[in-house]
Amino acid sequence: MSVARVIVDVPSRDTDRPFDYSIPERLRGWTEVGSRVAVPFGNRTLQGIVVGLPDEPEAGPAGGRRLKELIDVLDALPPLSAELVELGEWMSRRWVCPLTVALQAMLPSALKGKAEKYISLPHGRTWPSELLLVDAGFRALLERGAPVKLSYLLEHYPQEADTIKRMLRSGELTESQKVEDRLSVRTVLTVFPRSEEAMRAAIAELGKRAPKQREALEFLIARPEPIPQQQLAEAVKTTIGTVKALGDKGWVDIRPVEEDRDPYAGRSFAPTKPMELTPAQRSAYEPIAAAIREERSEVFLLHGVTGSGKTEIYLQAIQTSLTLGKEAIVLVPEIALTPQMVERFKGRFGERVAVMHSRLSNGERYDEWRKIREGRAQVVVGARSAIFAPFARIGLIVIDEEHETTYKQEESPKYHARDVAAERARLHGAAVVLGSATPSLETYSAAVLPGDRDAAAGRSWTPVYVPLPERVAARPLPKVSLVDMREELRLGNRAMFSRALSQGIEDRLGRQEQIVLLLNRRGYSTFVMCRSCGYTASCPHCDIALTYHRGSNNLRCHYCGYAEREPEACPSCQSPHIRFFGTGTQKVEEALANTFPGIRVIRMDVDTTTEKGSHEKWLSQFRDRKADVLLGTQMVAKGLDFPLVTLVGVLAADSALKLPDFRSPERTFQLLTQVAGRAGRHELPGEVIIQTYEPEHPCIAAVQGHDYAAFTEQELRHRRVLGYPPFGRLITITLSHEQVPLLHTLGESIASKLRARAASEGVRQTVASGTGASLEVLGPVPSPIPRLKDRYRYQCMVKYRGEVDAVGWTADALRELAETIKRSGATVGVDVDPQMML
Ligand SMILES: Nc1ncnc2c1ncn2[C@@H]1O[C@H](COP(=O)(O)OP(=O)(O)OP(=O)(O)O)[C@@H](O)[C@H]1O
Ligand SMILES: [Zn+2]
Ligand SMILES: [Zn+2]
Repeated sequence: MSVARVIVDVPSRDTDRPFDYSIPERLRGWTEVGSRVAVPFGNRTLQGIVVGLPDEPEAGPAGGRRLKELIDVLDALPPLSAELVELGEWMSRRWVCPLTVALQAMLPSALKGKAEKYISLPHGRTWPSELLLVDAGFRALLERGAPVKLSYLLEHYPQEADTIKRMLRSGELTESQKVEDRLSVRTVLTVFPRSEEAMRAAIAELGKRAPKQREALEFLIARPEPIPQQQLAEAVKTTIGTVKALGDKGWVDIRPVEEDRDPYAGRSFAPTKPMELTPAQRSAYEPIAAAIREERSEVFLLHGVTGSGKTEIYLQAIQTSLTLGKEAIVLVPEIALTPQMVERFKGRFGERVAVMHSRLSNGERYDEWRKIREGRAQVVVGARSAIFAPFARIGLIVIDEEHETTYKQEESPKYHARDVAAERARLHGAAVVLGSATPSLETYSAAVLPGDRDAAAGRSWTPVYVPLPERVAARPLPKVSLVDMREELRLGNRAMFSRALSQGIEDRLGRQEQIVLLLNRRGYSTFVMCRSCGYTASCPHCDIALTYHRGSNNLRCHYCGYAEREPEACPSCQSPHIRFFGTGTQKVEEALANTFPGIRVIRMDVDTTTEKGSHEKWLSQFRDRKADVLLGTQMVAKGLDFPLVTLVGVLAADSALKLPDFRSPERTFQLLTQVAGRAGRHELPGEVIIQTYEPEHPCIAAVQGHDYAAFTEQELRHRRVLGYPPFGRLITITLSHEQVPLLHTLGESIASKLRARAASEGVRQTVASGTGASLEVLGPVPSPIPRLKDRYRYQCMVKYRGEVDAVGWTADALRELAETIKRSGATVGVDVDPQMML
């Protein structure tokens, strides 16, 4: 019997188990593990993914009964491989989410609907010889040039499944679909040559007339491949009219062919050659290359100060992988997916690079994804979800700026790309390189304290520590000075810029060098407050301060989109002294213009970069010296490499230090170190000026001394005592519902189930002190965001240490309470190893 085990695409806990279906004869050749299928479910038709092809259906309630049949297979090639299905199963255990949620996260969104698929010959390819093996009817269809509907193939050519799938995998055939997209697909009129005899006959018929037509035909005889009409005309130096004439006479076939949407089309990337590695780079590169060659799934922490040449090491390691016929995945933070970064990879590997980030349209994403699957790209550079790139032989995975929070997905599946990378690498025998100037404390402690049982708890990988302590060519790290803003005020300077920073800007303007200014806005406010009574405007649905938007002059909620007009008087005390507070980048821009007349400023923040391509526009203007200052939020801190930047200024360095998140100092240290690293990366020496209200804070002091080790040592000591990550680990369970009492009861049931489990397994219930396994449950308490979209939110926090399967226990507790939860109408979300405590 032919059975498909299917996970249906309903993201709930009670359908989170496989269901068995029988595979009808006609679909047998098309059904694989990873196939997307349509199945009957109750009285509905649902989509699902095949996760197994067992010999026999599972005995169980449905055991004796006849299985229902699969209705349809939705793609010619399964969009997921067996390896990705296995990875999804691991993710669903690791982050306590339904399997379908993990599997869907791996698919480009274009593949989520039920769009008709078409099979065709990719343009610009010769007729594959294997076509001769397939049924003549199918071949004739393809040769007529029209894409063939997959449903038609499924019905009429079930026996050709294997051949067609093999040709799709090797890129000899291509599978496509219409994608609802704001970018429409471009088509190109393409000339398809006929057989050589036919064209020779045409030449004979022409005789001495129309020499250009003859030349075009000869060109096609010499190079019998489809060619865009325009290109053919150019190749034989003639007009489109001449080429059209060939088509009109029926000597060649001319028809529109879909073109790949290429987000980087028309942009040329200057080719680069590998640089001679410095001795330090070489000793970092060697062990990585060895792991790739020996197919050892080893994880490396490449800890290199800013400008130490990490990227060049990535490039050469990728080359090593490609030389062995293997593929490479490079993850960079979303924010760093600027042309500068993409350029470095495209410049080295050209067409073999696919790029994936959230600013691509659905269609562009789908095209890049197909490029990978059909073997036309061997390197992908992308944001978090590029970790699921459908490669089959991965040799290397690079995660640049591995400490970045964007690698953690904040909605379900709440995975961390770093852990997924380690697991995927294990399945492929691939090396992983985690690169950073300021590694996360989790990765760092796992690398340098490998024997520490507490630090290693629950992590299946131990990174090899590879330091790069100096900049390339012994360029010095920039000098960092701190300015105490309280002192400035005491001396009567109320301006936004300290005297030192003003002087620094003045000097650079005089020397025609460039300046990067960072406004650390996290935790900084753009809210509206009444100066008379202290009233602040907050969202009536979410209990979150509303944010002021200058453009539209209104106040908006970032969570639910609620908007209201800016009030003219305080709603609470009627005072007119209600106003917009805090320093936004716009204010800094105004202050710059007032203080330094004629200064040219590029401002980069969420407001100026919403438009597609705006990032790139600003950065290339800055590079072309069309501005003196690049001013912005976090996005100016990462990955930029401009030779003329000799001054970096930081406004409000400590604004985020006090946020009630235990990682606040770590994040501040990382951000300031990153931005400081933008200065003096080339011949000109750099300087950094940090304005702060707390120069004595150890975090700020460590930035000044470029002292990662000192900062980390102290921070780790603190975390060890309190049982925070990396020594203890956390799970937050968030419940939401319209009614508080219900949340309270439900929260209590979850908490007491976990406490009872700990007691029955003899696990200590205080985490902060002592050694060995321990677990405690905090809460239920209102969440940091106590209400969202009119639903109240409560959370329980599980804190644990040592060898305790807290994740498994949490999953068990929720499974046992599934019925109660469902009846109550509450929603439950689990976040394993949460990154954002706010
Ligand atoms: N072996 C080398 N020889 C000469 N120049 C090099 C070499 N390796 C890197 N460089 C140059 O040194 C500069 C810094 O290198 P790179 O950008 O790779 O450093 P990085 O560690 O990735 O930086 P960051 O983490 O700060 O973004 C670049 O301009 C790069 O071209
Ligand atoms: Zn008031
Ligand atoms: Zn709201």
